[in-house]
Amino acid sequence: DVVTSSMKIRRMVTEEKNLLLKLKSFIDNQIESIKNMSQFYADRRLQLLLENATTNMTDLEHPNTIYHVIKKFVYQYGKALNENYDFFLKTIQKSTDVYLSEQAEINEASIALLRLQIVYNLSVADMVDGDYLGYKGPALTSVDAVELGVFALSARIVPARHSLSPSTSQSVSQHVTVCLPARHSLSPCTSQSVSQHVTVCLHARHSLSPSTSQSVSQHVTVCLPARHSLSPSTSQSVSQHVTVCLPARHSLSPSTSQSVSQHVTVCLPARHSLSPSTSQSVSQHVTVCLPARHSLSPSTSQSVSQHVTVCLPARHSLSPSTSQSVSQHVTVCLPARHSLSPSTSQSVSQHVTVCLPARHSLSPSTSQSVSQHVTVCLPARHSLSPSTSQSVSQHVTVCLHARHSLSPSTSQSVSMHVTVCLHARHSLSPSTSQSVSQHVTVCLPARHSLSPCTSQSVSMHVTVCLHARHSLSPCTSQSVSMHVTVCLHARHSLSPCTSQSVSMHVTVSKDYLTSLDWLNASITKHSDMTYTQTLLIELPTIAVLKAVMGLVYLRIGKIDEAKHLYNESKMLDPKSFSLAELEQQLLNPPDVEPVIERKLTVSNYSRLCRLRHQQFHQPPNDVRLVCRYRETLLPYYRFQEELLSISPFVSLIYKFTTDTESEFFKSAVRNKLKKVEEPDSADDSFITEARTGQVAYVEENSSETARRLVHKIAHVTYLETSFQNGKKAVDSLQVVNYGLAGHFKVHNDSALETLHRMLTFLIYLSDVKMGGATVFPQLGLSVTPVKNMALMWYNFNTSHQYETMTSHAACPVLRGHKWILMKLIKNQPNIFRRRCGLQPNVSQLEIEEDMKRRYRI
Ligand SMILES: O=C(O)CCC(=O)C(=O)O
Ligand SMILES: [Fe+2]
Repeated sequence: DVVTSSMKIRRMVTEEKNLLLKLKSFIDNQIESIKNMSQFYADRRLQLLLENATTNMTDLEHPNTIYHVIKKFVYQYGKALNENYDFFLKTIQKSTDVYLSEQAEINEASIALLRLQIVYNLSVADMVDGDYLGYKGPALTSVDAVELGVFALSARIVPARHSLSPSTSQSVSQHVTVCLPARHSLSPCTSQSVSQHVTVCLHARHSLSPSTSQSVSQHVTVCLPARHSLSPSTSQSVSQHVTVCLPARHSLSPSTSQSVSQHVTVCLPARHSLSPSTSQSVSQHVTVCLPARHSLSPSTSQSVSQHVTVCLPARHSLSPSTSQSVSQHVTVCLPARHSLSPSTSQSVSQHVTVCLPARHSLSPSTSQSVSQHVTVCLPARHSLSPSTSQSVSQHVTVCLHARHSLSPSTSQSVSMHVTVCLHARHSLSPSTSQSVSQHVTVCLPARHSLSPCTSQSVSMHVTVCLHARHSLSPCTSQSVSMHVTVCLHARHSLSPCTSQSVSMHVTVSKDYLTSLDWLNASITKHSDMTYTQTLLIELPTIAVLKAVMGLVYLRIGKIDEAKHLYNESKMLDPKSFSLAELEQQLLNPPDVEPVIERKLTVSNYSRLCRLRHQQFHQPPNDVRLVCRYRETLLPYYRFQEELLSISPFVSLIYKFTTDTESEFFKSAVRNKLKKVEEPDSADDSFITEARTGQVAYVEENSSETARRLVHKIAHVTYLETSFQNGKKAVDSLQVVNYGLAGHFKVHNDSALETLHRMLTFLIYLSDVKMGGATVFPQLGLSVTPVKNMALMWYNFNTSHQYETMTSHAACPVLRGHKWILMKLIKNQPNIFRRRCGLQPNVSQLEIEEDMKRRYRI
């Protein structure tokens, strides 16, 4: 027995020794592999590694796979990764055709997945199952879902917000793009966040009743220009804005149209010594806007036209033809008036006599005609009661002074006026009146330098006021009020902290609903976890998940749900950390934040990104949209061109480059690519979200291929492509590489008029396996990248005005990667080469022949 036992023990020891030896050699092997990463990857160990981590791994292009790879490396091979980072990136890139950005860590990978979810409108369930629009890949685990849920809670992702109609988008973006930056030289990032904000805000307007639209548009027309001594160019853009915006709205009632247009005609030019051409476009606007009017009585016509004829030209040396069209307009416009009461006439005329001359040192005769004008016009519009008239006159007297520095008593009388006046016009409830008056008291002084608390009360006012008048939803009210806060600040060079709160509001909308979706998915998946997966990360218990969901519910004001989850969580594990936090927050609930109902509102941008092939969101109905040959100076060069939009001009040219040329540009920059820095907010620590990709520049004179390409672009655009500033050519060729979820959100290439990029010429250097379209939300246009194809569009119209309709975006890459090459062609050497037409809005097609001819000379 002893012998047998000792034999048994010996055998076991030997076995154990063998096992230990095996284990040692395995460990040695691993150490060797990690020491020599090239060996490690060369024998496809990476693939094995991945296959162990997930099931049903098809390839490394699937977003879920990449997410797993990154997690794996960050959690398990962090050290090895640090030492061999470059090699890791190159291997992934080479063997899988997938490019990961250098900072590709879990946060970025999470942002990438959430961005894909948002833009492509994917459901959490589909993503967890690995189904990306029919493209199947590995499933996500419960842990992945928790991570994404928690990440969504603090996501810095711009959600696809609302679906504005094209005309609304146009006026919104025109207004914001042109007006705000123009006024105060906002930094690009501020402009961007403001414009984002406004896009959200005005959406609210879109479903407004006609009367609301009226008052909003009236506000914009009247208020914005009035505030500061605008520079001539700003005035011009404001008036342009008005020309475009107002007609785009709803059918304004005649009286609203009248007052708005009257204001614009008389006020704007008067205040700022507009250039003749601006005056002309203002008057044109009015001529176009106010068609459906009645006939004036002869005496009204006469005095009105006298006024305009005398008044405007006197002040601004309008050209005779402008004077004529303005006076014609007024002759037509102001027919349906009533007779003024004597007292109204008097107070109105008093005002004008005093105010206007004071501002602009009018000549006596001008003053007289202005006062005549006002005598006729103003009272007629509102059949004011005597007391209202009085306050109106008071108001005006005071108001104009007020623009510069109001004394407290002035503010008070102004606010009295507004209280009475608005009340009279809109039968406001007492509380609304009160807030209106509060508003004015605050608002006017505010124009110069608002303290934070003033901003706050202004925004409060607007919230209350608009809400009261038009039963706005809470979240609309909130965005409107935020808008005001932002706008007013924006005019005065935002402080970093304001910028930050603006951008937080706009871009850091914490995505509570998405977060709840992911947390729910995690609970559903929880039981599927394998033992190895639970080893990778400490798995939160269901008790913790429920407590976290409770915290999210509290943030969106759903206290009952939060309590319910608290009870459930407590039953499962009364000691969890998140539970204690939830308990505390239930006693002292946090501020409720707005919920973005993404599923109900898919933006045009999102819709266009989801289109599988190059196409229009709405079918085009312009018969001029054809395929044609585009000829160049060189007889043997003839390109197939497809016109996508006539005004603004957008077209495609197939096979613009050869495969060899495209490959040349990619390899020319491979070691020079740098992550683009286009921060979303003033806080530099934020990860850039506006544009994610890598960029490098190729000098035109650096190679024969580059020189030839730039020449070819000149020949098909009939434009000068090499703008020399001194000896240096401005704007070299730009090569951009986008990896998974790489994108560029909606923007204009001449985001500021000062950038002067007349035309964008973009060449696709690669196909994209899935996603990555270039889309024009306002034109309803989606272009699927095709290798060697060029896409071009103008950023200025044929009147050399800044074109906002060609705002565009690069949709996130869903699979594979995307390479483009861009040449931005400047206005400066082309301002005379691209002639303007005889009509203000001639199309590019109409001036094209002339451009071609001139280029040959
Ligand atoms: O990548 C694209 O499709 C568009 C890029 C773009 O608009 C830009 O870089 O300005
Ligand atoms: Fe662009």
